[in-house]
Amino acid sequence: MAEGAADNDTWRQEAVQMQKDNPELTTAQIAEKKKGELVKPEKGSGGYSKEARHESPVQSSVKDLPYRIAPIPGKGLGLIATRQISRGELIVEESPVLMERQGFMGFSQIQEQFDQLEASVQDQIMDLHDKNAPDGNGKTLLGGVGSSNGALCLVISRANHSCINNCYHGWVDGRERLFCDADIASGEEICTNYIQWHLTTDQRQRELQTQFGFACDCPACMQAESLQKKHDAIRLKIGQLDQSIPELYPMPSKAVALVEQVLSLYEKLGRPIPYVAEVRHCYDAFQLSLSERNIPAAKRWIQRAYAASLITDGPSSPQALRFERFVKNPLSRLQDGLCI
Ligand SMILES: C[S@@+](CC[C@H](N)C(=O)[O-])C[C@H]1O[C@@H](n2cnc3c(N)ncnc32)[C@H](O)[C@@H]1O
Repeated sequence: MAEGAADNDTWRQEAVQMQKDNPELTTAQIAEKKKGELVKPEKGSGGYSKEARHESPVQSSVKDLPYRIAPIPGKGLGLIATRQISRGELIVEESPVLMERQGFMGFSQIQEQFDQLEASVQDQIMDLHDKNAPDGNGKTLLGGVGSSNGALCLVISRANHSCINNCYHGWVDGRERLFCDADIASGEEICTNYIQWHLTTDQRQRELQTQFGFACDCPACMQAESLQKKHDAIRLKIGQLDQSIPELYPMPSKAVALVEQVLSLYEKLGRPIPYVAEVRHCYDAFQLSLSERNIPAAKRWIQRAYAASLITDGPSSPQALRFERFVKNPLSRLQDGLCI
């Protein structure tokens, strides 16, 4: 083995050990700690390099990160807020390290992409939770990735689930965004939602156990039985109304009334309306109002959908830009051909 490669290997083993001993540290923090110890990698050796560390797909500047990765009792690792995070803030946006290409990501394709990654990134992928190996023994690449579909982001993959989530995630233009959906206090866990909103406690427990292999003990699942029943009924009602809205498209005013009802029901669950729900429902109401030529109402709805889309998708996203056009001129939606 060439001398440089051996040095790299030692550095790599030390870095991996440091990550194991300090699971709360991000890769970038480890790189920071080991600054100065880095050696140049052999070309194609897949070893660590200072440059590669700082070009890691994980956000590299640790100072201002609003989260840190840390062990969470009973959940493996998770994301903890390093400061107060306000509703609407973008927590992290990242590119996937592995992703589906041309609609099919078979195992051999994942392995091929994996083999081309920096060793540090490979380590982070293999460090991810594998639901088939909960104690960490016998992990496989596919188990860490979770499925042979979709894409894998290193930070957002660490977000655990809560049925009363304070953040949410989504794909925009090949990158994944994690945004704050309800104010998060410093030190609080940042949790997203893996499943549908419209399920009762029992249904959610079954789904999380079957799909993800854990029993959820989030505040929504642990609340007193009377409140749980009340909230289960609200969630079911949200689901029913959601389904009924399209059935009422021929009667736009009635459909808009249902949109208003759904939005107010979300607030009865003790948290603000999820931004994604706001985008979808307000855009529906915009189109319904437009179909009745109720322009003042259409303007109000599209302004609301636009404001929420700035959070879910970001200001330069195709969706936000399209909504911005409708805010300026609601009737331009008719020129596109209104179809509800
Ligand atoms: C996408 S990973 C989240 C990060 C993971 N905790 C880790 O250490 O890499 C999903 C896995 O995390 C665990 N998990 C997520 N939310 C949880 C929760 N609320 N309670 C217990 N385990 C949870 C489950 O094992 C689940 O299959």
